[in-house]
Amino acid sequence: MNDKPVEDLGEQEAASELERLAREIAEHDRRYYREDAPAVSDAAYDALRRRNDAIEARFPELIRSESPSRRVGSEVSEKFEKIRHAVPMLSLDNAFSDEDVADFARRVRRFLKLAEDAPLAITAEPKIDGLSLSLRYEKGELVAAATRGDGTTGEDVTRNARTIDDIPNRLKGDAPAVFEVRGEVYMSHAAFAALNARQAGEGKPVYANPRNAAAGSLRQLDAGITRSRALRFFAYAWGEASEGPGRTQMEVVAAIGRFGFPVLDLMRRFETIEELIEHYHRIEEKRAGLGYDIDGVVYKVDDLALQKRLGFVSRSPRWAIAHKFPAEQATTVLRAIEIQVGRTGALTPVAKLDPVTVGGVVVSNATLHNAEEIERLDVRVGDTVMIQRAGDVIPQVLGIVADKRPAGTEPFEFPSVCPCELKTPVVREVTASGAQSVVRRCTGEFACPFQRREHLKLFVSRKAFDIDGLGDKQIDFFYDDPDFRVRTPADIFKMAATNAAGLKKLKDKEGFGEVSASNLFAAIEARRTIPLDRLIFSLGIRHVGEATAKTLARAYGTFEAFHDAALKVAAGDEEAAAEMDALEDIGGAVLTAVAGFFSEEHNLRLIEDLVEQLAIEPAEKPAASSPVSGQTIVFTGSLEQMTRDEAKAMAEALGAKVAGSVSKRTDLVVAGPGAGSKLKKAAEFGVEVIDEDAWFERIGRGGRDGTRSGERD
Ligand SMILES: NC(=O)c1ccc[n+]([C@@H]2O[C@H](COP(=O)([O-])OP(=O)(O)OC[C@H]3O[C@@H](n4cnc5c(N)ncnc54)[C@H](O)[C@@H]3O)[C@@H](O)[C@H]2O)c1
Ligand SMILES: [Zn+2]
Repeated sequence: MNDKPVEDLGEQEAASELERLAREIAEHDRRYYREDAPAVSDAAYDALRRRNDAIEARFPELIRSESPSRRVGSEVSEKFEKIRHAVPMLSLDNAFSDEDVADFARRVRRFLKLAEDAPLAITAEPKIDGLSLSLRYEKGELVAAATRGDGTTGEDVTRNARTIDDIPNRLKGDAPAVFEVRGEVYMSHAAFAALNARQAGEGKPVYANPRNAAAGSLRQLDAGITRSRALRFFAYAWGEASEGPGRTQMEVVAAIGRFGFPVLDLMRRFETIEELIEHYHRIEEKRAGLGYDIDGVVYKVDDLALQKRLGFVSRSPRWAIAHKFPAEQATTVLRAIEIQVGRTGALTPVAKLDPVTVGGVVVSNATLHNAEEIERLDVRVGDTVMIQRAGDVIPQVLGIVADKRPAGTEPFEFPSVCPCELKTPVVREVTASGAQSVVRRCTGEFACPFQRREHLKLFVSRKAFDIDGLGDKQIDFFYDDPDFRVRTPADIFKMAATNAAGLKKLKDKEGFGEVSASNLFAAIEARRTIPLDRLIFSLGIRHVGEATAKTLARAYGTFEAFHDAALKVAAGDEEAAAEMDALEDIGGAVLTAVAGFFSEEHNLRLIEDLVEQLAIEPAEKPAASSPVSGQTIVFTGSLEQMTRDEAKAMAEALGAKVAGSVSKRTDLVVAGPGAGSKLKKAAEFGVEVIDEDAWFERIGRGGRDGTRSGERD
């Protein structure tokens, strides 16, 4: 951003800066609203907007028609069908101080030509940090759900909305014939933490904050994914209504509550600014304990007749304002810089701080990201630092207070070995473009105790060995308990094999009764037979996620063949490398990771130990001549003879591709009962649709567990 004061800008300069800001803000909006993956912090984004507003205030004649100050959100993504809003969905104007709130009330009074002391009822309620959603009910039935989009046109997320428990499919009581309920879809802190842990465990990207996670989870093409994300919803507004169920904001919201929606129980109505501000502080105090993010308090003129007279200014209603909570920043002293090691061996410097309260939460750790960041900020142990907490994400160090630096401090030296007992050297990866990555890693892999524990958690997770009753908590227990000391995947199976003795020990432990101990051991035993792709995935090789593991399994067929090829790749055998490189979706990053993994002696030992415990099911090589090979198939509706995962695995083993949505390129749709819009799409594109029975017939197989084989004969 140009930091020349706005007062010093010439008209020419102002015009070109406005143009640049419009472009830049539109790009951030696209990433934030459409991709759910912002590139900059909200504070940095807000600064761009404030700069834009300040320049426009000084040069009103330069305001562009596509100015950010006139736009809401971002254009909708082509991934979704569009829905035009009967009543636009707008943003909110912001207030940052008590004075701003008083100004708001004065503006309202002036506009309505009310005396300074005339009574004016205003409501105050929490501003939830999620994304808004409009739900259209006709004759009490939910018929459509749309995101805000650009305010005029939103994305059709009807199927996704139906998976959210807080959203009723039918309104209760006496609802108007047409009624649109509006509110916020959000994700609780607990659900957000669980989702990110799952994503990380599966090697998928994590979400920056609960708001992005909620948006990313709602805006999925596969509503099944939305269903698995534990989204919540609060109603606080409405759109088109054939009849108004009240004359004030309070009355309509109460009616929406009676229709069956969760509404904000911290919503109150007041007559004076003092009371509004008091309520704002009450909500602010509750903030840390709510279990979900709120970023301010929204004030609304209560009387709907007055709201109507007040109307809108470009992108927000004149009758409402959002009183934002102050940025959660504080200063404190940095006592130490500790290096933490993640599952993948990435070294992250963490600032150890004198405890300080930020936004109602006591903070004593903050991230410093990487060595470059420490150098850029020139943070040293002993410095007074400014920290910031945004939502539920780990607080970060923004900078130092230079004049508080004590004498004798020294620049921080980033360690060249892992803090683990192995003292393995730290390496920097080279990115695809040949640059050195800022991430430093311990090369100890499984041998590094920091990586070992996290790796065990990945190993037992759902997409890997999926051992019933063995989750993160139990891994921590077996890792730490002196009677077990589970260190490697093989140890898990060895523990279950020492059955009698191990069981006896386990039964006496807190939290394990006789039954659960034997169940757990039985569950471990049940996984001694494992499909090859799961085994490959469970090794935790960098860049080898579920899909890559499947590709490798299918390409090599047996564990021996895969192991052999991997060892050759590690030894620099060009032919083996070229063969692996040629596989679909496998490229340089996977190859480098496989080579790295299979050249570490301790990894090879670990694999050897593990394989001794297992019976590995070879992968079915795709049958080149299967009736569906090369086809793109979509499964929809509720399948009765196989789960979705099984259907997918079966089709893939036969050389088909499985897609989540129907398009021109779809060759076949297999539909179970309850299939909906995908059938319509299939008809539209002229795609063949068959049922489950026909599917089994086509691929020449009996149903699950062979139950249908009799019929086939
Ligand atoms: N980092 C980035 O790149 C980036 C990009 C775009 C936007 N943003 C951030 O997004 C925010 C701006 O987004 P915005 O334009 O959606 O506005 P907003 O989120 O500040 O306010 C408007 C929204 O508040 C929501 N809301 C929550 N509770 C409400 C209640 N009780 N009553 C009424 N509305 C309620 C509604 O969804 C409404 O659309 C800023 O915080 C900005 O920093 C960041
Ligand atoms: Zn290490």
